[in-house]
Amino acid sequence: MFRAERAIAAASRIVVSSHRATSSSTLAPTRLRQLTCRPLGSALLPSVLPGRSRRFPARPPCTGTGLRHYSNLPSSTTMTSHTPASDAAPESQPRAFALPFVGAIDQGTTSTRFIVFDRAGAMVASHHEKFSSILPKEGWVEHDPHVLLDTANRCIAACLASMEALGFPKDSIKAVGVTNQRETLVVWDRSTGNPLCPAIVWNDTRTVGTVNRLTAGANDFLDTLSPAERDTANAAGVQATPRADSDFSRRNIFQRLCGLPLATYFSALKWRWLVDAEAEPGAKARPIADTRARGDLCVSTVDSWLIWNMTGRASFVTDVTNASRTMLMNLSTLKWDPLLCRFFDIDPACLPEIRSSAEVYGHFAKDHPLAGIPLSGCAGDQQAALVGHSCFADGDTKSTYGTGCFILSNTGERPVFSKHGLLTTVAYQMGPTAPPAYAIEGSVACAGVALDWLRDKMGVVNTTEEISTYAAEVDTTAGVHFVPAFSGLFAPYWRSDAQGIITGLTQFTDRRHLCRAALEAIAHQTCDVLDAIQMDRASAAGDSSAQPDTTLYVDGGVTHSDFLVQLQSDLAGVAVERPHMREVTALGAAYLAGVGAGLWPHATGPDADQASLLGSRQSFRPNIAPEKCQIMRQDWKQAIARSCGDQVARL
Ligand SMILES: Nc1ncnc2c1ncn2[C@@H]1O[C@H](COP(=O)(O)OP(=O)(O)O)[C@@H](O)[C@H]1O
Ligand SMILES: O=P(O)(O)OC[C@H](O)CO
Repeated sequence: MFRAERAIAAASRIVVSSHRATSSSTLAPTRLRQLTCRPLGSALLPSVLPGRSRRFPARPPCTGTGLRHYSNLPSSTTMTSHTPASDAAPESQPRAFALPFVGAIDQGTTSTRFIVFDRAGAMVASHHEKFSSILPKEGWVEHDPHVLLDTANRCIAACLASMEALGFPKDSIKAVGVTNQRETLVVWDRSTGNPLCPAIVWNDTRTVGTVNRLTAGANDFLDTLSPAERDTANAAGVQATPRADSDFSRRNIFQRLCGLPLATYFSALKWRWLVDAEAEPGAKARPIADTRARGDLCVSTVDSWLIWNMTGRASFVTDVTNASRTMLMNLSTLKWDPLLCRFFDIDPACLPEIRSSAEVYGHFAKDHPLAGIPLSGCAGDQQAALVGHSCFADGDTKSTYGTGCFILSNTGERPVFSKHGLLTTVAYQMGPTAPPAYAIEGSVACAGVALDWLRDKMGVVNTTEEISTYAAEVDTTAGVHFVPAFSGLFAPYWRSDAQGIITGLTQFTDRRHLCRAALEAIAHQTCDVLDAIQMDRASAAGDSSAQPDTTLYVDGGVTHSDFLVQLQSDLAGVAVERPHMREVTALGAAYLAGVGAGLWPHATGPDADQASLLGSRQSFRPNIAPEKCQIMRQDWKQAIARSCGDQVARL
């Protein structure tokens, strides 16, 4: 059944009052339509919390425009106050918010957000701040860990100011969740609290040499294992790979342990690069080795860095979803894996404790504006988006289009190991005793970043919005193909040697063709991953004729482009559903925080529909001749082959 139909079926069980689900009337069909056209997430929490609904008594009536009170904020050129209602269709009556509120810190690759949601999933206040990546050398991408923390704290302060202006005290927030750019490595000294180097960002490719060296040495490493260790490794499915195997197969040597191939993308490779760089004979200082020797070394991802600081350095934790992106966590035990830690030369004592995605990790420190409030939800941003879309059933698939593009498909309580270039990852774990849910993922390194490049580096357009406008002015790219392999190609190709290319240029080409080619590249890359998902699902089911999923749930900055979303539906041949409320990642983190703090239970099975976080969605259906689509897909694969320097036949 399409999700929209399920939502309507579910909505008939939802209790509502005005725009919020607070009274106990069951919706008649006409009201159902009203409900599904509402601007913000609505079907979320009241339905799983019957009887706990309560309106905040001292709150002044507030309308959409009533939320635009950000005048007390400190000025900053990079801060942007987001008006929740600006994403929304006009409202016909004053908005009421349902307590309790839950906050979500969304620390992404290009910006940080803090959003406060009410219990029904409506945005109460929101603030975001953009920041710049540091690009010191070709292929290097860094962030200042202090900037990640400071932007989060400033966004929190700004939201609290907005809430106060609306008459909501900060303690109407009962829990806060953290979601973050994944894989990005942060290394710091627990005694000083200072980072020992810039954060190495997920799309940094400095580790190409490290990947090649470790791949070449992996079999030799396995030879060093004791017989008992070798038995354990073999039982887990790790075996020496024949030299004649393909490069990718040899890089996938630890797939059965951690679900990931050796690639520049993952945190452990970044860690190993740092260790090796310090061990170079010419290295002037060895802060990491020195801090490690003192027992003060903390090595982790952005979630840990934020939580550690916000809890007053009390909690050094990460969650299973973030840990599953490091290459150090065992997917079955959900613990740091001794073999992987040895392979990457990391002492597990430097790593955080791995916890579920929904539990209390600690409380905001006394001197923090949110002092005393629990931090009780955590997930990598792509997993949080999966939760935000309520992709709780096996087969539910979402794609988030931001800097990169990340397609995750829920596989239930069973990890599926891809034969087609996808990653296996933990999707979420809804509490310390809950079973983990797994997903297969196709990560595409370059999506929105290609549009930003056209705007900022090439000057082809002044705004990313213009890209869609120009693209829509032509019916085809006139033979132009743009493969934005700025960090090599990730899923499903995993070719670090792939190069960014634009092919098919003629005197006829103008920027409209280039803009269209950039958007087509994003949609094609997503289709490449969807094809891989389909092949993996078919082989897992032992049925090559298994039908593809019929709906793709999408979000992220690039989905502001209707053109892109329609193109995605056309090329993938599936319905694409885009929520009106775009902050799906933050909503997922807020949901986890509520579950972790015991504000509401995680609803599964038939109740999952009632827990749907997002009320209204816009549906895009395929509208292209299949033959045309097939030709476009073939042409794209040729472009990929050129980018990799391969023959088309190899694909
Ligand atoms: N109207 C638009 N059309 C196409 N792309 C857009 C539009 N608005 C924003 N984007 C792109 O969305 C990306 C940012 O999305 P976001 O989800 O905030 O990314 P991230 O989480 O990676 O920081 C940028 O690359 C930006 O160019
Ligand atoms: O911050 P985003 O949205 O670019 O997401 C980055 C991913 O988590 C990288 O794996």
